[in-house]
Amino acid sequence: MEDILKLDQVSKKFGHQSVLKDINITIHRGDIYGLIGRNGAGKTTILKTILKLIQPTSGQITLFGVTGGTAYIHQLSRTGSIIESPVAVDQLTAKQNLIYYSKIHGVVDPNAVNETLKFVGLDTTGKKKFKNFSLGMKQKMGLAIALLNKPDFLILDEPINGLDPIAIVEFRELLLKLNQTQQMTILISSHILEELYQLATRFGILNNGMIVKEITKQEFEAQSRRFIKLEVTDTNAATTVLRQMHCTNFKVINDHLIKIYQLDLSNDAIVTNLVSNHVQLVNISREGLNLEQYFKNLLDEPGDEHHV
Ligand SMILES: Nc1ncnc2c1ncn2[C@@H]1O[C@H](COP(=O)(O)OP(=O)(O)OP(=O)(O)O)[C@@H](O)[C@H]1O
Repeated sequence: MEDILKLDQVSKKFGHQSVLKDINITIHRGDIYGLIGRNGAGKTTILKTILKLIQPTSGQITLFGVTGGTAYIHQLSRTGSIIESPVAVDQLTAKQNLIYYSKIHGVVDPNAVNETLKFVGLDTTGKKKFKNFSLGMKQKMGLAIALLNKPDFLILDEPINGLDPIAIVEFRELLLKLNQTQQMTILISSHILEELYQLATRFGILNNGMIVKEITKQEFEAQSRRFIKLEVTDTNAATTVLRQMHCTNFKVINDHLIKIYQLDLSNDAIVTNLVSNHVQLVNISREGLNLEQYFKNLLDEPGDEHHV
């Protein structure tokens, strides 16, 4: 699988503050890579180093197989980006903005402006100027400008921040369409994890300038998302029964709660065995750990994701 982007031991200091610490990230063609992190974790700084808006203090960044120099700058023309907030000219309409930016970016395709306007759904905004756009429209404008040169790789910094639920869905559908129909690779940062979960295929979790975990959506679903929540009055007796059932993949959380990660065990089988061994059952349920909880567990309770 072709690597679109590779960060190798990238660090960045602002004065004495270490903002990025030995960041390693690999993004493959076709990935929608979700960069997750709290405010100040370093997400924007990573995106800016990729775009050469700031220089890393150390480490290596490889874009489309090219590391450093003017060749790297050349490869940047294959990217489109929105960093921090979308930038366009206040006094211009959507179409005028696209005409303006297509000249700046040297876009030669005469259909690019109208096609892009239509794609993002700004083809009916007429004479309305950018300064009077809603936040959702502004984000679409930013996306349209980023898409003008038909990039292979889209880099988006918190693009859904502040959008209402309908605008979020619209924006997500646009990105999925780009990924699915044009195989566009996307790097997107966000702290709206449930939204990112519906979009991204891989996640990098950033905390205090360090990538603490990289996980694919499939791995996340398989490893972390689901468990059987078993509430009993006597966990010692219950674990004895579980072992008799050849189940060892569980964790005793407290005196009354066991998390079972062996998901092929049926609730019926567990209940039947507990009852026949006179273990009092309070409740049994299948729980889904969402990305938000996974993220919090990873940062606050490092032991919680491990299975016994
Ligand atoms: N130019 C700069 N000079 C000094 N410090 C900076 C500079 N840019 C960023 N920082 C600091 O680096 C840290 C990471 O900032 P960054 O904007 O990358 O975080 P973030 O994860 O994108 O946060 P947010 O979600 O709030 O946008 C913060 O402590 C910030 O104050």
